[in-house]
Amino acid sequence: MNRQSVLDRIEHWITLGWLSRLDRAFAGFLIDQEPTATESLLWAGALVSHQLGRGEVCLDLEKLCVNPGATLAIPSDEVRRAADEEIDRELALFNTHTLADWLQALAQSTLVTTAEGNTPLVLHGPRLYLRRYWQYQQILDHEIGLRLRPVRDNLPAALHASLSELFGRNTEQPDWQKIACVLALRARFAIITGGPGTGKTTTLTKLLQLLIQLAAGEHQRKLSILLAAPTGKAAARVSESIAQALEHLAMPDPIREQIPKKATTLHRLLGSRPDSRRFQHHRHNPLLADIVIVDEASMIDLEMMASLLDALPATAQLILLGDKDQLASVEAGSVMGDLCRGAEQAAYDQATLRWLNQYAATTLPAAGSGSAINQQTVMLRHSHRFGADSGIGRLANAVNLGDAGLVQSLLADKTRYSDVQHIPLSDATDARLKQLVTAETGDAPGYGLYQRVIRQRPSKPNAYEQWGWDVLQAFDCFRVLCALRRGDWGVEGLNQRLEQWLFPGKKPGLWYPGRPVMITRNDYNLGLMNGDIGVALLDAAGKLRVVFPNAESSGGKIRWVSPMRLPDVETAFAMTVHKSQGSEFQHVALVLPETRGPVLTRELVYTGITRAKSQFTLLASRPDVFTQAIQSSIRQGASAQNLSLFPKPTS
Ligand SMILES: Nc1ncnc2c1ncn2[C@@H]1O[C@H](COP(=O)(O)OP(=O)(O)OP(=O)(O)O)[C@@H](O)[C@H]1O
Repeated sequence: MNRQSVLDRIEHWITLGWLSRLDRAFAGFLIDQEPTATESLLWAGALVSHQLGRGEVCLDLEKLCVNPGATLAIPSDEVRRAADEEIDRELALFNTHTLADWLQALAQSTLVTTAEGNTPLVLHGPRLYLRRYWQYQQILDHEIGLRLRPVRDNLPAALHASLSELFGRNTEQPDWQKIACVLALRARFAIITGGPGTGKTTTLTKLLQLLIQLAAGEHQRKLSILLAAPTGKAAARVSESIAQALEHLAMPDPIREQIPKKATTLHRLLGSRPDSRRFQHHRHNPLLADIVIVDEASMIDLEMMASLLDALPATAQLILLGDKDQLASVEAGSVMGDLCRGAEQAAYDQATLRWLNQYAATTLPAAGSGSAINQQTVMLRHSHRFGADSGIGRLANAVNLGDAGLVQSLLADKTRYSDVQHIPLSDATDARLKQLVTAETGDAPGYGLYQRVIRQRPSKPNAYEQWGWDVLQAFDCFRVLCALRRGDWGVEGLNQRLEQWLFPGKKPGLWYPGRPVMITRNDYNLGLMNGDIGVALLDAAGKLRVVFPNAESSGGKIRWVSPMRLPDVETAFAMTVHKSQGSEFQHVALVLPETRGPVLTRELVYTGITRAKSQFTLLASRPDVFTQAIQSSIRQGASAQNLSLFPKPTS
């Protein structure tokens, strides 16, 4: 096959929806740079670009040789499906290439190196990176590696006493919350991962109390502590959780004062600049911080994590909180999932076990020595939110285990687990769907409650602030979550149907009072971020405005924005599971499509279920599609980091 026929084949794959124009452009760029580029180089370049487009930071050539379809997610769920024979025929072109062939071909190119340099591509073992992403990995490796070294050999006696006081009433054994604090006191990097309600925020507030106490003893000074989350919505929720956790904790005022009460977004923390990927804070202008905490860390992509680490002063401690089992960011890199690989095993080495024995009064069984990161990672395991009789908690666990049989029996046991249900819809117009989304009252509210609050438009101007807030709260009681964007069961199709049921006669995309919208592009001038949700309402003067929660520390609870200033929005009755991360709703309805595909994974279903606070409804017409989803995990196919400190993939 010559260069032109590779480009022709790439064009054909574009018509099939398998590759994008950007992938073709990157192959073209490689020819411009190296007119003698081999066919292998062109394919490798186009495929690295394709992988980035679907959130993978590199092309794993080893996996490509074993299973090209699964490695490249070709065909994806959202494209015109080619006949099986055509898929096999097209992908067969990789059958003739062994890993050695790929590596040899790439080694011959002047556009590929294995380390520092200025080539567009970097080959690291069997993984091919765009240089920028390889550099991000280097930053992670270096900056996290630095922080993993213990900074203390012992803890002062006073801290011993505080630990006993803070955790004395915990009955859980082992006390993972205490273990998390004790490990985080040892080095400048810590990860606390756990499912919903496992006490991440509670543990964090206790940890901060200990760190503040420690600094007061060691340096007689106050700490600068910054708290952030990847999105505005997540930041608002974190602030709320911290406030709640602080209410339940007794501590001296000087310590309480140092604990940050308000989280900001990572973009704001780093100082984003319009139309630039670069932030105001970086290694030459680092953040003024002793401790930086990021909650909902599963949503951080590789580029953002590298930017954050680049902006951290060498002496600053980084604490990541989040649920490793949730979906990764939509952007490239499942950083949290990769960092937490092996967290379940608690594979602590002898030094870590001794430290825990001494300060957490815990003797854990030896579970083999994990990676350096494993030593500073703790997984909280007991949900304090979902009791033993909670269907949501049990369902989430069963999905995480990939146990399809248990999942089915939990969903079928309506007497024991009334907070979870499965409605097998017959088709896209099934009356039960309309009934569900329009429900106003009961345990499983739909959008009926939200419509009622909208109708209660106040007569007095000074009541609008509260009304706007109440509408936003009512809207957040329920959400329809989808796996896909397109099709009858995707966000686009469902939004249209739901809109017609809830606000009949409204044209898609046009403004009307009651239209909920999601911001689809960061607007730094307005301070609205991708994923923020608002609702269009008539203000006191009868003008249509969009009401958003106010993320600023000053001003009221809400803000009113003219729809004219919001070009990048979409209707938000239904949203993707990806976009729902960092949010929780009283009732969640998760809609799965009728066809199987690589997007449908255990992580997706788990994330959807754990967005629900009190009621979860599965809307899936094909049980086999649901079963396939919970039996396939992203982690199995993840392009795991291969740098020195990352845990090695188990698969
Ligand atoms: N050790 C504990 N004993 C009893 N209750 C606890 C304990 N830890 C946390 N809780 C309670 O469990 C609830 C959830 O705790 P918390 O908000 O800290 O969890 P989280 O993991 O941060 O939750 P989220 O999933 O919202 O991020 C809170 O009401 C908290 O007071």
